[in-house]
Amino acid sequence: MSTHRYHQHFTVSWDQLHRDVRELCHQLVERDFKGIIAITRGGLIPAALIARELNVRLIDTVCIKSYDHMEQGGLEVMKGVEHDGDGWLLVDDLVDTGKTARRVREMLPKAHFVTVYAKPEGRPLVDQYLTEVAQDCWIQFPWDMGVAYVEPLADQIKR
Ligand SMILES: O=P(O)(O)OC[C@H]1O[C@H](OP(=O)(O)OP(=O)(O)O)[C@H](O)[C@@H]1O
Ligand code: HPA
Ligand SMILES: [Mg+2]
Repeated sequence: MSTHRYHQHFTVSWDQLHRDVRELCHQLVERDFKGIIAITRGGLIPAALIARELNVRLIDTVCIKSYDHMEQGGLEVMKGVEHDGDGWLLVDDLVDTGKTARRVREMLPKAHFVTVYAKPEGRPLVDQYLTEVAQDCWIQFPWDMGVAYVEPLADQIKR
């Protein structure tokens, strides 16, 4: 699949991400989880923040790769877990086409699966998410960005 399915950008700052994850935690705090399983790599950061809020110290990973930047490739599972996810909280940063989520669901059918952001195609595959984003929108995460100089408007217009 190629980049032309994305026509908009939704830029998420560290601050915004932190606030969004904390808000998601309000919906999870009453539940008692055995531990958290992060889907690498994107799920690691929300998983760490959720672990802090819910006071969970047992954290495992499912290591999986499907995208090379905006290009979706074959799905490669590099590490799984040895149970069905019963009582565990499964975390990813987002669900897009749902390809990753579908595969992880097969591995961990009993886990409670949450993402911070969800696009319509993938949304039915997760139990909970915080914010819905359009299918043609690329979510730009803070770990993929840096602070850069921006030329003053007046100088841009002169060229
Ligand atoms: O719903 P899908 O279309 O499968 O896309 C969502 C997945 O894609 C991204 O991971 P990616 O494979 O880019 O790896 P990363 O987490 O290491 O960045 C994202 O973190 C999700 O895991
Ligand atoms: O919108 C996205 N943003 C970042 N990574 C992704 N992987 C799949 N979709 C996305
Ligand atoms: Mg990922």
